[in-house]
Amino acid sequence: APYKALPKANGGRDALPLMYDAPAVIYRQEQARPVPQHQAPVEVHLRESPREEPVPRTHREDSGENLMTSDAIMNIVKATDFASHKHHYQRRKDPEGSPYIEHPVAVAHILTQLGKVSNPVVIMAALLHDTVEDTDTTFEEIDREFGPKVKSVVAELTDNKHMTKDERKRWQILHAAESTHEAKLVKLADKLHNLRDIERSLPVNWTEERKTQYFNWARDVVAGLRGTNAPIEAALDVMFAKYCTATQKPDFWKTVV
Ligand SMILES: Nc1nc2c(ncn2[C@@H]2O[C@H](COP(=O)(O)OP(=O)(O)O)[C@@H](OP(=O)(O)OP(=O)(O)O)[C@H]2O)c(=O)[nH]1
Repeated sequence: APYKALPKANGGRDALPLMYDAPAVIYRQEQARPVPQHQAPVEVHLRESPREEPVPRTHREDSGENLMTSDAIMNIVKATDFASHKHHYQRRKDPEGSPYIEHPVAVAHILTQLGKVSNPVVIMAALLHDTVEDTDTTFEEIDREFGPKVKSVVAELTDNKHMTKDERKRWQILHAAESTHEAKLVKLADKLHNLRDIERSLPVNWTEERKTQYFNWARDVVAGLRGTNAPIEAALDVMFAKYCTATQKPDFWKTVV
């Protein structure tokens, strides 16, 4: 994560909270006093990290019509807490075995920072999107704790466990376009984070061929989600341009009847 990689500012005093919440402030502070040679990369990193800029109200996806209430903030924090408990024992497939919770949090972060999304239902659904699929969480629980709207978006994001893996992969391609706008947003951010994660660190036992197959599959799913969020789709296009193959040869999930 970029936060961990940054050298400490302010001689270490309150460096982490500031780096997370308000990197622009650190940048100004560092400009105001001599910058030691070893800290110079911080300047470059912050300038090149538009994802860390505060989101101006006018740039939000909902143009400020859906300003967050304190209830919404409490529910988003509750969803973060709920997901972190549910995914407590789950690890990512990367060689480091990173805590799984990093994924739903990163998906929510992509939506707010890159996608400029501020609809609390979408952010909560992003945080909760793998709880039913991967843990003992039930839809009734999501309904009770977070309401029917969040539950129905999470349901759209949950793979049908009665299908085989190939069927699920194929189903995602064929039915992406039927999703609601809310679910499409989370699906786009979910794919972007998984692709970035694979680029950063190949999951254990994955070959380069499997990686290419995953990128091709993601491209085919995203084809049905287009026209939903321009910045996230542009970031996905960068990944597809780097790793997808142009071949028309059917990939394995397309051969499933
Ligand atoms: N990139 C990446 N993915 C990881 C990691 N750990 C777990 N995953 C999950 O693994 C899935 C991709 O692996 P596959 O082998 O294609 O799918 P599978 O889990 O269903 O077998 C993704 O979920 P999915 O539901 O199959 O795909 P998606 O619909 O969420 O994109 C992703 O969320 C990791 O470290 N890196």
